[in-house]
Amino acid sequence: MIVSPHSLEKKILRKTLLDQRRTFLHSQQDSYSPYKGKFGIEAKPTLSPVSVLIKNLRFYVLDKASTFSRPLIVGGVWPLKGEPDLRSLFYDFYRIGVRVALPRVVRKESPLKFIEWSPFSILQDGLYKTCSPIGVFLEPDVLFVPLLGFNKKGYRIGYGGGFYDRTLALRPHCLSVGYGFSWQEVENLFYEDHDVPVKVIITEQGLLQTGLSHGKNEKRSKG
Ligand SMILES: Nc1nc2c(c(=O)[nH]1)N(C=O)[C@@H](CNc1ccc(C(=O)N[C@@H](CCC(=O)O)C(=O)O)cc1)CN2
Ligand SMILES: Nc1ncnc2c1ncn2[C@@H]1O[C@H](COP(=O)(O)OP(=O)(O)OP(=O)(O)O)[C@@H](O)[C@H]1O
Repeated sequence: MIVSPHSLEKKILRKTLLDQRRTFLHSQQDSYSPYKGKFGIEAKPTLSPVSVLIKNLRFYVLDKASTFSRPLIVGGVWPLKGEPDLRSLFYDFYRIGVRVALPRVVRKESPLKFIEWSPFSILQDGLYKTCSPIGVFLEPDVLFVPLLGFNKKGYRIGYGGGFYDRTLALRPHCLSVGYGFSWQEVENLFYEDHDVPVKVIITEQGLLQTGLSHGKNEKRSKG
């Protein structure tokens, strides 16, 4: 087994980010927060960061879909470990004709495969507490990539399986969209030769073009 020189640092960073995300999500809920207006108590509607993130992802996908002459295929994920829950967005996509596929972990060292999902799909359990639909394989046009940590260049840290790195390396033309919360940005994120950056990052604060948006899923010089 080849042990990466960064593996311990990555392990510690992963744990820290996972703990922070759990704490963050518990503290968030859609709410109508009362505040004192000039003439008494009024209700000021506020959307949670998850809801804003979903709106941003939706806007981005619909914009892309409008440039396609066939239904767009989005590679999504069923939430794990306190990730933002995008399931309502997938129901929405299905309703408006955007096709959704979910990943299947075929083997530990393999890239992910994507299976078509609909609200009527039967889900089966997979490795690492994942679940995926029973159905046909699809090739996503847009691939949502869950972020645990990221930097502005689109490099990311996940759960350490290397699944998205392998998957993106095989699909240089796929539009990879990392998603998460803005506070998950890690300034001095270390990345290795196998890491493949995402082209675009979407958070509750909006869209960040990483510099790869019009090119392939390719590695860039470090630094
Ligand atoms: N929602 C979601 N689904 C996804 C991913 C993801 O990041 N998010 N994946 C993205 O790749 C794949 C699953 N990858 C995963 C890789 C590792 C672990 C995990 O729990 N690892 C253990 C260590 C297990 C071991 O040592 O063997 C851990 O973190 O404790 C979970 C998912 C496919 N589906
Ligand atoms: N293209 C690849 N080919 C072979 N092995 C790879 C490839 N990409 C990543 N790996 C292996 O996967 C392991 C985990 O990589 P890394 O720590 O970057 O995971 P991660 O990015 O956090 O996980 P994920 O991509 O699943 O979210 C590394 O040890 C690496 O050897």
